[in-house]
Amino acid sequence: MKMAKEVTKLPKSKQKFTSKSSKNGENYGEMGKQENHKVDVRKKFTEEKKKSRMNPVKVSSLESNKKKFGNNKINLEENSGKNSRSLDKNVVLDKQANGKVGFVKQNEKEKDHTTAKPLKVSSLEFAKKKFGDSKKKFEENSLSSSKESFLKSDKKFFGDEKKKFEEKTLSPSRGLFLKTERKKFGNKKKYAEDDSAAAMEAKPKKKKRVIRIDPYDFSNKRLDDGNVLNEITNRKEKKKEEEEEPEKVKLSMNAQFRAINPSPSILTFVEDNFLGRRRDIELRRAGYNTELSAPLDNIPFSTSTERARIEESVFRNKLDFFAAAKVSLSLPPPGVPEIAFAGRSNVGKSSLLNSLTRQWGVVRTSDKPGHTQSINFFNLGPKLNLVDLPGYGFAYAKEEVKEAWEDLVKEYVSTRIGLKRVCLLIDTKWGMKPRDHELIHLMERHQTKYQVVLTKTDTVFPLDVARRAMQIEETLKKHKSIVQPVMMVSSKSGAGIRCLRTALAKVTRFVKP
Ligand SMILES: Nc1nc2c(ncn2[C@@H]2O[C@H](COP(=O)(O)OP(=O)(O)OP(=O)(O)O)[C@@H](O)[C@H]2O)c(=O)[nH]1
Ligand SMILES: [Mg+2]
Repeated sequence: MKMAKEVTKLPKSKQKFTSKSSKNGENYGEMGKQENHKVDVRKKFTEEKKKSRMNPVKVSSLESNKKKFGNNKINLEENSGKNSRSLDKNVVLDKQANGKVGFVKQNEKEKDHTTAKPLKVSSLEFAKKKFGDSKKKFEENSLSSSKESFLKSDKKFFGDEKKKFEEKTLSPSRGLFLKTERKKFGNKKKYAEDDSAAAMEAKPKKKKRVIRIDPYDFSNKRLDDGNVLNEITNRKEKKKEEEEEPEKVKLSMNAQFRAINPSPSILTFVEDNFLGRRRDIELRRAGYNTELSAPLDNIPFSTSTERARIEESVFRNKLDFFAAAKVSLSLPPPGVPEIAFAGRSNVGKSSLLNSLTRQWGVVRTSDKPGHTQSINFFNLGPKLNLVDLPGYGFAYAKEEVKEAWEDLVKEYVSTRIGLKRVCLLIDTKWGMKPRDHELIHLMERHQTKYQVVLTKTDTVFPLDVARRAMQIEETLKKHKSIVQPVMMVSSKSGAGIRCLRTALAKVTRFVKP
């Protein structure tokens, strides 16, 4: 209809011309009559020719259409064939009419307008036929050529590798994000294929605003409300105290120990007996043979035959095991004076017995707490018995067994006739523990004489040995059954052993053989 309207608007000469051409050679007989207007017509034709030069875009669009429909080649050919045939027909007709090719092009232009639509429609129809009702394929086929070609080229370029394809199609920032994500999670994580989904992921999440209410902030509370303020201040103080208290205890424990000033007598004792951690060169200079397997026993140049020369005759005797008791009924009858060695498990009770007598292997020792599980009686000559007690506190033993031997120890130290002294052994490094205090109270109650002996002095610095001795002396100075001074020994190095012997030998002083 539009075309028809346009035609009506054209000048008369053109109207005639178009009407002739549109009729396709209906007016063949009138050709000779029109020769007079030939020149004018030619001019017009040349003008028209200029105007009606074929649009190259149209041609290329046809070509692209061919590419686009690929498999629709036949149809396209058919269509194009029809067109070409119709064009040819026109050419012939127009040649016959005017003998000029330019005229044909004008016609072609008109035909383009007329044939473009049916061509498209027919190609779509063909596609529909080809793919039946499968919507997908049809849609794929009918995609805009630009997008399809772009995607195809991309796929070709990257092969089927999804990753690369994604990276290419996504924004560079998203690509970076993906790279970093992949680095993080390895290649396990799969990413959404959708660009939209990817874009959603890439969007930085909005941080939620969290308003924290300070329970102690009373800026928006009524100041004249005294209860509120009091409550708040009380709570504040309580919290502060709670926070400070454990630190105070910790600090004070440590600080208290560091603040201890040992008495000059203790300090000289530590130095004279080479107590505490010492360097080998220091011991060698003092005349100790550090290469000996047995403890040096604080005697310069001591050898294995030194036992015969022990200063206290009672400790020169042979050490003999004679009884072991797990229950009070199996305790041997009291006879000669007894010295018992009590203390926590693994504190070095059994080792001290060996060290005092210089007889290694008679009393069994172990680095496993809870090795001694019965009261073991050793005879040291006719005048003295040494008693090795099981330890208390942590031990590798069943709770029931442990409880049994702890009860036995308590019974022994509180009721045993002939028990002259209990050597309460304390590890120099750790000091006194609640269980030690428990036993002390028990012995105090039953007026059992006891002497504190610091063991393993070689594990701490000499000054700390002195501090520990001073600390214990201070805490137990009001106790009545305690025998002063606090002794310090090392079964490993033999430091302080001789002094302990001297102190213990006093027990046998008034004993008649
Ligand atoms: N460094 C050092 N280690 C020691 C000393 N005395 C003993 N030991 C070690 O401490 C561990 C325990 O020694 P024991 O004599 O068996 O201790 P215990 O008190 O009899 O232990 P229980 O029988 O389990 O109650 C062993 O490995 C000893 O070698 C010492 O003076 N210095
Ligand atoms: Mg033991």
